[in-house]
Amino acid sequence: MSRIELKKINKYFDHNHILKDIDFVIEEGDFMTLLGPSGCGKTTMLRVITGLENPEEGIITIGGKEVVNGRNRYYAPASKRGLNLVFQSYALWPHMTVFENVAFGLTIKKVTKQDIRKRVETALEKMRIIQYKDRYPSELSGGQQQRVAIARAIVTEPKILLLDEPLSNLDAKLRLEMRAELKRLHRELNTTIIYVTHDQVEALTMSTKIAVFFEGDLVQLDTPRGIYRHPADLRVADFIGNPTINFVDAICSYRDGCLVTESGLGTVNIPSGQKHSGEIVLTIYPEDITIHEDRNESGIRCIVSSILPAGSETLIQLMVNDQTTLLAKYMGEKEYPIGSDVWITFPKEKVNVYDRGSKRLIPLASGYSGDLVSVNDSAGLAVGVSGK
Ligand SMILES: Nc1ncnc2c1ncn2[C@@H]1O[C@H](COP(=O)(O)OP(=O)(O)OP(=O)(O)O)[C@@H](O)[C@H]1O
Repeated sequence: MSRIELKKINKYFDHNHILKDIDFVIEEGDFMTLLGPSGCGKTTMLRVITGLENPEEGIITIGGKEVVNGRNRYYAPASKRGLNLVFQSYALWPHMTVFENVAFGLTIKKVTKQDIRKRVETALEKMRIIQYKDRYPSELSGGQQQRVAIARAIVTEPKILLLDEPLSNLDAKLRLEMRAELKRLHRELNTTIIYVTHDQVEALTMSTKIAVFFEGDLVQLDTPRGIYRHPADLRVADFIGNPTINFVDAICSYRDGCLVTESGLGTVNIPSGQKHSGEIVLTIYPEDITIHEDRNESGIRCIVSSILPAGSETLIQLMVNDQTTLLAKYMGEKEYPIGSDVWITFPKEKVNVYDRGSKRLIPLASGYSGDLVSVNDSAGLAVGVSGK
């Protein structure tokens, strides 16, 4: 009974349109992440769901019960929505110990003392802060306080847990651990989680679904894999992936079931169920590019322009035909002489095609797979795509 449905939500601050016609459903048991750059409206969306902000238009139902109806000016109080919220600023009670802070929600629910002790200690153990239970918040680091705030939220075993950038104050190692911990909690508690972050890795690692926001618009709602593999528009493509995906400007025409694209990479024929012509953008992730040191007939010739070692991986900047820069990612340590010739290949199903005007993804033909192969011109730059 924790399904949340949002219909045509519009929210304004001082005549600024902050949330624009937002429609989506959070199913029971979802780990739904609201993802997007700073200022895109994620926190406002969360506050609207909880009842801390009222939208001017739209309907929200939780478990089939209407909690917001903008037209009727009906807004159920936050306390009546059965939600539990953890904010980035964790607002612990300074005069209470860690134990008392976490126990507070249970005390007002009239749970027995013995039960409170057991449940609080379990929550503190889950968050790995049991050793600090008698300390006051001022005696904890920011990361430890953040974990107390999460323990306080999960101790009441809420049906719906809302988390606004709860890991932002943790160092990189702890953040990684806490991601795994939150994922485990989600599985164990079977709670519906709504999670706000601008960190795409966090979103891709933990969520069952991701809602990507830009400037108050919900641009894409999909599984992490769907968002990663097929970003719905160029803004999402630019936002997802580390390092950033490669963008290649191209012009295309439609011939014999293919988009014939001309770019710095040469001629690329991409099978497509959608007829399209004009200016497009091709994208390919750095990790999908394979570098060959020996001349590869089916590859594209490039010049190595820079090597960026990053510990477990190496980023290699390549120049194609003096006009297109590509970044490739090699898992492991790798050295190439700067200025040397290499050849690249990449699987054609990993290439996405976007209309340059609308910035939207052009869906390709279904069942389209195979390898990008060169049909080679003398410069080794003209490439075609073979279907299987
Ligand atoms: N109370 C308010 N009054 C006026 N404008 C506000 C208010 N709260 C938020 N805004 C504006 O609404 C927009 C969305 O803010 P919001 O906090 O939802 O963004 P966000 O995506 O959560 O950003 P961040 O990741 O930086 O927290 C911003 O332009 C912000 O300045």
